[in-house]
Amino acid sequence: MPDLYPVELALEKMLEGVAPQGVEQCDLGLAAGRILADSMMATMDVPAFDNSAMDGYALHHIDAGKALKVSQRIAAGVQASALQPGTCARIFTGGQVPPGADCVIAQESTESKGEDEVWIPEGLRAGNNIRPQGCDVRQGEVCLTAGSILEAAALGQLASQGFTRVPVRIRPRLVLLTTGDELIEPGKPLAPGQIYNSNQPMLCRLLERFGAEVVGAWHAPDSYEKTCELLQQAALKSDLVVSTGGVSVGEEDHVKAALQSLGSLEVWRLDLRPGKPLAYGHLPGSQQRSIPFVGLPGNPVSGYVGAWLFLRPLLAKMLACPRRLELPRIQAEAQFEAQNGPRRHYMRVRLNYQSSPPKAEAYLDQSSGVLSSCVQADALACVPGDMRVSQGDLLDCFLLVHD
Ligand SMILES: Nc1nc2c(c(=O)[nH]1)N[C@H]1C(S)=C(S)[C@@H](COP(=O)(O)OP(=O)(O)OC[C@H]3O[C@@H](n4cnc5c(N)ncnc54)[C@H](O)[C@@H]3O)O[C@H]1N2
Ligand code: MOO
Repeated sequence: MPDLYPVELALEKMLEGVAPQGVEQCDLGLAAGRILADSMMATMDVPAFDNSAMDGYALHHIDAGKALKVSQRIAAGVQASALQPGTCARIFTGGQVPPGADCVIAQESTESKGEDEVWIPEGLRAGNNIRPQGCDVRQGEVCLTAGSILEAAALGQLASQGFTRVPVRIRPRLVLLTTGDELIEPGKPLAPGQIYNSNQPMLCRLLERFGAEVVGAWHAPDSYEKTCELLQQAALKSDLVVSTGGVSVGEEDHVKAALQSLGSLEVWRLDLRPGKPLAYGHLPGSQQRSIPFVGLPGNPVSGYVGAWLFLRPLLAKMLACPRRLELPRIQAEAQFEAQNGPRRHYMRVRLNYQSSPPKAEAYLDQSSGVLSSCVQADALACVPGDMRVSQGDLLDCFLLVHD
């Protein structure tokens, strides 16, 4: 193993050999946030018929420039009859354009001439205010590609085709293990030296947003035997095991040793701040499966940043979702000064888009125990090792987005 793993190499190692999850059918009403497993072919044109974009009158454009008899009324949802030549039809937005009409005029551009007659001005062209059949989606074309995230617009697209069930990737089952004798669940009193377990809710939420199904959130005391036992149990009931804490070099850090005795440690110690002691390897699962394991450092910011940099792409690969493999990146001007140490630093910044390029404002205290820096941040500014950052320097910033 290299002394310190470059971030890219560590990620490459984590992603190699990761197989996509299986596929299940899901009701459209329950599919929000899921990843589409197969490309969906349109079974019909949308819209399915030429329809009006306006409340007004449908006519043939050669009949414009005179008063026309209103020969039928077409609301959205009813079938239109053929238009009698030399007349027009009262029509509403979404109404089917009747055969024989080739344009629609908005009602405010016309003049009523009694109950059944309307004055139509000149100058209309065929196609005016008509939404042609198939202008959105054509039957037989791919309307949504495999790997799409089923968010609002995609769900609407599938519903517009009449689909009720869709093939999605089975969410990776994940067990999260927090470690450390000092940790107490919120709601219980703290004894001196104890702290509340903040990593658990933070990482459960983050990992669920990245597409995992958290099937267990367990806690291990600082005991080698107990850590081994829980890691083994976790691997037997999951597709991915994540822990926090206990990956550094202290006498109470048992995760790495447990991993080495049960399975394999493949990556440890990264050229990364925060998150240097992050560990990656495999645990033996059920039916001789090898279950990927990520040991995040215990410091809350190290866990948060490590999850964004490594668990988001790892879960993206399991879910076959290319969009989530990399975080979107933009350049922003540093609105701060800093002298970096030897490790690449992912600073928590808030981007201000009032100017171009945007400005990156860094939370003052960037230490790895200060979770406030993450609460404030919408991006991670990547600062190379040993760089002296001056005001106005351009930095690559990775956006912390959930799509
Ligand atoms: N001698 C050295 N000491 C440390 C080194 C080193 O290289 N040499 N590395 C430091 C770095 S960098 C990090 S990061 C931490 C990571 O250590 P661990 O992963 O072993 O984490 P712990 O020691 O268990 O905890 C660290 C810190 O985080 C708090 N913590 C842990 N879990 C939670 C939780 N679920 N919720 C809230 N807070 C949590 C814990 O109380 C500690 O304060 O090691 C450095 N040390
Ligand atoms: O690598 Mo640690 O996460 O700086 O505190």
